[in-house]
Amino acid sequence: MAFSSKFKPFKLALIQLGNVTASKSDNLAHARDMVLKAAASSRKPDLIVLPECFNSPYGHAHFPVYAEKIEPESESIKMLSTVAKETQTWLVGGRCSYRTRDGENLYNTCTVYNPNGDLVAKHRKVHLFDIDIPGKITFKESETLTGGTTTNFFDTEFARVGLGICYDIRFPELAMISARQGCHVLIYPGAFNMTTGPLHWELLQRARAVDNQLFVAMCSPARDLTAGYHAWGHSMVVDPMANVLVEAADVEDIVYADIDPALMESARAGIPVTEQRRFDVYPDVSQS
Ligand SMILES: NC(=O)CCC(=O)C(=O)O
Repeated sequence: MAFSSKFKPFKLALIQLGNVTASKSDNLAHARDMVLKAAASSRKPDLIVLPECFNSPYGHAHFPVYAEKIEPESESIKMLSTVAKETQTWLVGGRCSYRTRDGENLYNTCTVYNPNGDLVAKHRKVHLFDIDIPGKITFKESETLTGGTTTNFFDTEFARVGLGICYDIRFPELAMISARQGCHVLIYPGAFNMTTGPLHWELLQRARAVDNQLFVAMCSPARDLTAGYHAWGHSMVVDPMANVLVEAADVEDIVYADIDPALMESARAGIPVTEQRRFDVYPDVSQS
């Protein structure tokens, strides 16, 4: 397996976006302002992340209404590409998209832009959020969405970054495959809810981080109790020893973290599970 040797210190910003309304263009304008604010801060982030479906309220009824094709002239793509170029930063933005060629399936997709504003990667949520906890929460993304079929990462000048979207974090195989592909950081735009958020949001990030000895970040919308879906918030970055480096509260905020490769090196040197796996006893899922 060829691992990317480039892993340099960099700064990550997560935008816990609030003030999401029914107007997509207002949401895009606000998201743009927040990206400009993050980029102008004294922390000078190299990579900025927006939450899952940041351009619309979250809910399966909304997905078809706000969806766009992934094409340069689409409203959200244009905004994300332009602001990445303007701020000279890497940008990850989660949204809903239509498949353009073979059919009209709808996907929950996040797109990635380099500092020239080029679309360099996309990830379609592989595991759809279909849960039913009686009396608490029932949600069925599969009513309107189709699951993606690929794992995805992108290379920057400072790290290899693996992608997942929200519910994808519950599936250790996806994170494990990204880790074996040489990712240093896993990023999940997300929107956990008020039932599973307090129980699992931090636990899952720390679990994926310690399993794979890499950095994990999840970026949520801010909580809005007037919206149909109440997001947990608590955007977070976790290091390879499962320490929480930074955590937002539930309101709109931008949180920043310094990603230090030395933390990954010392975790892997001190607890060398990456070299102690017993593929003579169990299969390597990243090879299947
Ligand atoms: N947007 C999502 O995928 C939500 C996932 C979630 O809340 C969970 O508990 O998992």
